[in-house]
Amino acid sequence: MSTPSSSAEVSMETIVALCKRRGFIFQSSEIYGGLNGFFDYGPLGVELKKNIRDCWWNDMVRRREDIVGIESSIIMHPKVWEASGHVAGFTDPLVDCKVSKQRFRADQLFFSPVVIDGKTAGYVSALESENTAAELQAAAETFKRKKALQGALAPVEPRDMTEARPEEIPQIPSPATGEPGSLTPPRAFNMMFETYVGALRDASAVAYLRPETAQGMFVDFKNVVDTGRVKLPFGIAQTGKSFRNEITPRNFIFRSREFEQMEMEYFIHEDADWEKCHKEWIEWCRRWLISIGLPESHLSLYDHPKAKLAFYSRGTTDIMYKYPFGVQELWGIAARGAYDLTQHANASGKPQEIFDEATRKKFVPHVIEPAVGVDRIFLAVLCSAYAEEQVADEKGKAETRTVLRLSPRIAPVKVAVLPLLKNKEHLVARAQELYKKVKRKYTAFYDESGAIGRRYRRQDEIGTPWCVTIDFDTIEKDGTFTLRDRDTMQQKRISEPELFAMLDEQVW
Ligand SMILES: Nc1ncnc2c1ncn2[C@@H]1O[C@H](COP(=O)(O)OP(=O)(O)OP(=O)(O)O)[C@@H](O)[C@H]1O
Repeated sequence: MSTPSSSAEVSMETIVALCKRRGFIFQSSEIYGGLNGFFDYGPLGVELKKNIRDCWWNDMVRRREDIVGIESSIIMHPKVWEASGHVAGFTDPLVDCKVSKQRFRADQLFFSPVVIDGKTAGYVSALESENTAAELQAAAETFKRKKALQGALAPVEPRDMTEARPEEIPQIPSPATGEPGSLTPPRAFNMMFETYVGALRDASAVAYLRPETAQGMFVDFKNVVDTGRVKLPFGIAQTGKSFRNEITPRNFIFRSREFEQMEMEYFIHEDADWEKCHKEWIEWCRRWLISIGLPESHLSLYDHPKAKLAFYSRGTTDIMYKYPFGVQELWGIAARGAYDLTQHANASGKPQEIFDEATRKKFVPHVIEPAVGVDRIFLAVLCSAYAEEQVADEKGKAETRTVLRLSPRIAPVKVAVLPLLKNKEHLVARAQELYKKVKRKYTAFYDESGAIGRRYRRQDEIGTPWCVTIDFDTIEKDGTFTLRDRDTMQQKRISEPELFAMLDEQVW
């Protein structure tokens, strides 16, 4: 009776419209025209986001013996960012289009020569997407047709702009205008936001909004070791805002300039089997994403090629998610050796070592770092949960229902409590009583307006897993209510203790 649409079919327009309509996400400063790369989370969005963060914190920190949490400051000593390499190297390659004044990231701007009968007839370009090669091929064919060129077109081999030779740059068309000649060579653009601390506005007062939360864990490493009774292997975790002046914020909250991270540094012995530990963390992260409802079929792994890794990095694997705009990085799991602690030890002059009782030696631990963005999980969760189904209404008439199949673990509202009729005092009183009781522990919503079917639909659209209806049988018979399941739309009678037992089991 229902035909769910798969998440791959959901467009970003649909998700953005739902977010605005139901109060998940708004544009930041919307009444002033918005600010590119910044977003506000509305009443439902803030609950969903908090639930994602809380699930991560509970599973990553509270339910484990070997991981502790911290909350470091957003603005840290500028030397932190010098030692970490961010001041010198936290850059993206920036390309300007002098005509349109648009800016692009060179590593996301692909180009290819159009080769006809072995000769270069011109160039085509495309912005990063899953189908770059296909897009360039189509552009090459259009180019040939427009210029009425004869001959066989050689297959395109996309390269990104960071690989362009200087003589090729003037020939690459700008994606903004379609014409060559306006793109500048790529230059390094530092993504950190600068500010000033204190009343002076000179170089000595410059500070940065953190571009990642990870450095907080490294800088506090010794404090935690000296006070926390931790023993290797152990982790330090934190969640919090990070800021990056992204050149091209896009794809809604996927790439924004202010976002939230959940990061954990897992410290291991210098002689430990880091590859095994790295693999275990990749699997832990993958399993965790599935536990909050992401479909396994949409997750994949990408191992960064050795040649592209930073010199200190031993290996990085990204968990990729199939978003409507392509397969993109969701969670990066990096094996960083002893690099970060060593950098801070050298820059601060304070050793960042641990004493090994077995060998009676001091050493700098190595680290495995799973780093993920809450907003990227939020978007993946919405895209995978969204479905439109053809169903029959109460009178048997076909209608479309929009449903968010969110896991009960993260759904913003767990239960909606509905009196069957709003003008029956005893129904309303019992519904209010139950609502207040549920609300002590779980997010609940009380709704008495409109036909019961309409009320169910409103809850379906925001992902509420269960609706409880108080009807005449509740009052006149055994006190049970109707429990309606969001996904199956099946209804059954349930008692109050059974309701709470079910919630305890499913919301963890
Ligand atoms: N601009 C952003 N907006 C939202 N989330 C982000 C952004 N940049 C990074 N993240 C999240 O933080 C995680 C860890 O950050 P990391 O520095 O490894 O990202 P990254 O490799 O620079 O990401 P990308 O290559 O997509 O820019 C990412 O996997 C992602 O989930």
